[in-house]
Amino acid sequence: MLALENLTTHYGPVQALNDVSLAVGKGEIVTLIGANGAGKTTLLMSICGDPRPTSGRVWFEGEEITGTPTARVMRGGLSVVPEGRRIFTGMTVEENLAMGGYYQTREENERSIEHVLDLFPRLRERFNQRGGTMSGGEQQMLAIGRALMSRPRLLLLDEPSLGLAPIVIGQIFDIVEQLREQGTTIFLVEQNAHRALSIADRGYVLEHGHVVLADSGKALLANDDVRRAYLGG
Ligand SMILES: Nc1ncnc2c1ncn2[C@@H]1O[C@H](COP(=O)(O)OP(=O)(O)OP(=O)(O)O)[C@@H](O)[C@H]1O
Repeated sequence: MLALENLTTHYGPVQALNDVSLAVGKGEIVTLIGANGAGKTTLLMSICGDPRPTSGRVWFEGEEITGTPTARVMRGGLSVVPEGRRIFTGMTVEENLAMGGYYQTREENERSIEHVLDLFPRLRERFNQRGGTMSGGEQQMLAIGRALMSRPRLLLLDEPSLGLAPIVIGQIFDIVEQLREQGTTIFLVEQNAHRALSIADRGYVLEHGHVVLADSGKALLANDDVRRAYLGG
């Protein structure tokens, strides 16, 4: 469904990604783990064309999308939940969700909102509340809900567990698994390696912009190097 081929990305003279190749199959949860500054966010955003990769190719459902502007990529069945959520804090839940499906017809928009509210009953309870007044977990649910409004076949998630309490992280990861069961393919960037590898079919380890390990989630959880570096020994 998604393939990166020898992707390299620079910020000016700084090389943030170095010859990264990886693939995500239909119906999988694939995770990318790595330390602070390893290049995880850069990789995710390079898929969306911003920053534009210096070299290499990105394929989505067999079509090359390298460097395609984010808005166009998103309309084609791919959606992203950016790091830090970036919801519209002054807008209500309803308004935030509507922004996620802004190019849909009114009818489609209403159907998508119902779909999201079924998935996140908490958002139904908070439907008229402003995003900025909600808890971190609720805001993350809203960010995911907004990304789901366009009914993506592939969802890219950047550190959904960031800054959340363990119980809330559990709820978010349960929803990610539920999305896979409903047929959405997931590419999950995470620093919380234990949680991410526990739900992932496969995983990649990124170090200094380079993929150093690739295996099933289970095998990476049991790998001594991964345990030492990312799972606290
Ligand atoms: N806009 C930018 N301009 C210059 N350098 C950048 C920019 N964004 C990221 N970098 C650099 O690129 C490297 C990779 O950063 P990136 O944010 O992709 O890492 P990360 O793995 O997502 O880290 P974190 O988990 O802390 O978010 C870092 O060295 C970072 O300083």
